[in-house]
Amino acid sequence: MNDKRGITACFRCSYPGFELDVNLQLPGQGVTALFGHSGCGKTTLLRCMAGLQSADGVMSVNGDIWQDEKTCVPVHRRPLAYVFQDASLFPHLSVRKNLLYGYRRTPGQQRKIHPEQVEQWLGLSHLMNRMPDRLSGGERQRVAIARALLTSPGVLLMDEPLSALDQNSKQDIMPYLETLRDSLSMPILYVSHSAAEVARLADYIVMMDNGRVTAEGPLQETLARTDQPFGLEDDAGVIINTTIGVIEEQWHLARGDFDSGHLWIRSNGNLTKGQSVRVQVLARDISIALNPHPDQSIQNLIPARIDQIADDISPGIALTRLVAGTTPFVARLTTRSVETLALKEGQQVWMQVKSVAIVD
Ligand SMILES: Nc1ncnc2c1ncn2[C@@H]1O[C@H](COP(=O)(O)OP(=O)(O)OP(=O)(O)O)[C@@H](O)[C@H]1O
Repeated sequence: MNDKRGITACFRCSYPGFELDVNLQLPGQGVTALFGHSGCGKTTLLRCMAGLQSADGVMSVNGDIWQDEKTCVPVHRRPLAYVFQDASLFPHLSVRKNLLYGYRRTPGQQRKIHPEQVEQWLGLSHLMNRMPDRLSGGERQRVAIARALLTSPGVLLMDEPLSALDQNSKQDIMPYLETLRDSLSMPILYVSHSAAEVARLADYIVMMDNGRVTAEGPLQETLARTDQPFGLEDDAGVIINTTIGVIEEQWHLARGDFDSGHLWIRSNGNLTKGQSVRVQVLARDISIALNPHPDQSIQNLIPARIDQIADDISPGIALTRLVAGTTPFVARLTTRSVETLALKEGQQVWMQVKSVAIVD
């Protein structure tokens, strides 16, 4: 044990036709999303971290070494909790007894998370006496997460925890996951191939392709990179953490302030001043003007500097990174617009943001 914060995950392993080769230094808290298309190796990486898949490499979590040249802590001795796609609750035990199962097996001095806390974080109070077969899929998954947390792990590994749920259940469970993100001090590694889930939950993102890491970094920075093929996908865009500074009720608008500017957001009376709101601005919803035209309908007009124009990703499309103050955005422009407006890196322009979506 040393006092180094953060997670080191460095692994090489292979199956016929597939090789995983990653070397990651990840944050020691918050949600890190492992993101990529099906088959890129996300689950294999998570299983290597847990020790469920044997691989050469190094794994340490906040100074606690689980694997290196000399050490390989067996799976059952690693202080981790693993939540799978399908909640596997004990069918003959009530929710309460399911929850207490792991808690009672954790020595008293190691218990950092207690039943009342998880009950509250995951909204389980009214379900405590139910049997698992009387729970919805989303409720079952919340109980599975709560049960995992009650072993007071040093890290929570979640492998596509929402993928077995329908769209409504996914929406219902999200606020609980956000509460966990904001309440837990342990790191959460979250495997997903859903851009929407990642946008909503992650603080840090690791993008994978064919067993390799193609990009990693804080969510905002990484989504604004222009060298990623995902930048051309329809839901490509940046995530910005804002705080509501002004509400204009008569217009149903709220002003979300961020480090270096603000964005007007549609509000149905559900936003309050001081509230933190995570918003998404899609690359396809940004256009560029050389001057701040007052005679147009777009509410969000933000001064920005063109940081990078990547015009070779797709024919006719110039993925353009812009920076407003210190906040990066990415816009999908046509190469014709770039030429017509004579846009250049370093140039000051105005970003017209057509739409801002709340993701919280
Ligand atoms: N036990 C195994 N034996 C052989 N090949 C395997 C095994 N497990 C996974 N693979 C292969 O390794 C590759 C990576 O699989 P993995 O499950 O890690 O991907 P993934 O990104 O998690 O995919 P998904 O999002 O579909 O779950 C795939 O090509 C898969 O077929």
